[in-house]
Amino acid sequence: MQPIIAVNQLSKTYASGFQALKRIDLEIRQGEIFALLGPNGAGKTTLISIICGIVNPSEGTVLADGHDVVRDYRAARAKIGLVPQELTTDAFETVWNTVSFSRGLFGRSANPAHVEKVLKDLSLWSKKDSKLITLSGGMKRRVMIAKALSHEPQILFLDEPSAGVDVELRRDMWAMVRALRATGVTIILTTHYIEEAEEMADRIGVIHKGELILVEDKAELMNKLGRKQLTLHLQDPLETIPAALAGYPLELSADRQQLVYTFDAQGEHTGIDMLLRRLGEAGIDFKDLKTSQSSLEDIFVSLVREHA
Ligand SMILES: Nc1ncnc2c1ncn2[C@@H]1O[C@H](COP(=O)(O)OP(=O)(O)OP(=O)(O)O)[C@@H](O)[C@H]1O
Repeated sequence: MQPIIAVNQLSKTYASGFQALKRIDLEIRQGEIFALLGPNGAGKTTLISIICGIVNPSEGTVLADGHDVVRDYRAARAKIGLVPQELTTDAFETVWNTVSFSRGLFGRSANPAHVEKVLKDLSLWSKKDSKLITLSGGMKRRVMIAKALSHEPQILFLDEPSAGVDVELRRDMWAMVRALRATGVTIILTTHYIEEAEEMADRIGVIHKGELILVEDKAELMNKLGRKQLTLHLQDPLETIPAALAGYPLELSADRQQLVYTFDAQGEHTGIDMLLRRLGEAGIDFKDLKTSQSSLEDIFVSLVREHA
């Protein structure tokens, strides 16, 4: 199947001479939730601004549903809804007019039933006649999402959707994202919040200093790079790790009550059986044990460190 977005050898150098993107290649599949992760200044907003036709690329091309975002701007843009980081709305307009007008900007004929559905889905219906200036920050944010959905886009970009958002809005937003995906809409979000990518995304791209250093299925990424830990709660505290266990990747917790053993989640031999035998030989008893898997956060931190 043709990718819904195809980014080919995309570079961006700003007028200041700063190179924000370096030869990015990326294909987004229709109907997936793709999370673009990266530290501050990595180039996330630049990349999505180019795809949305707001910033011009220096080199390379982007196709959105087959339309070149520069040469065929209108057709490409009509496919895309963008929820930007910053609120850009006319403060004195009503919610209803803002969202309806936005639909018209994309050349779509009026469709009050669609606007009504969007406003209801975002719990904005009771505010439809309110002027934006009278709304809370969270409500304004909901309006931004409603605007982005007004023209029934096939691709939805959410730039840092959780920044400054309360729990309720975040929950509504993710429910909405899942419902949209179920109708075939492709969703691309940028985030610093790794838990968000971990919870929501099908695939993850990591961008660092303008380079896309990794694109991977979330589950595969966590499997491949994930490490597991076995934590043993000791019967009696240990002063130090005995010499007989020196060769093992073991750490003693600060309270000396726990031994933590780190092993490769994909490895054929975890080494746990041998470790437990050695512990027995050394006379170390434990009362409980548990295993845990490293989070996406651990993986991300080590990836970015590798490319520092
Ligand atoms: N108009 C501009 N002129 C010059 N440099 C810019 C411009 N816009 C962005 N940059 C620089 O490009 C780099 C990438 O910025 P960008 O906003 O794409 O990063 P980001 O990953 O979205 O960061 P954040 O997470 O902080 O939003 C930054 O170093 C930024 O200072």
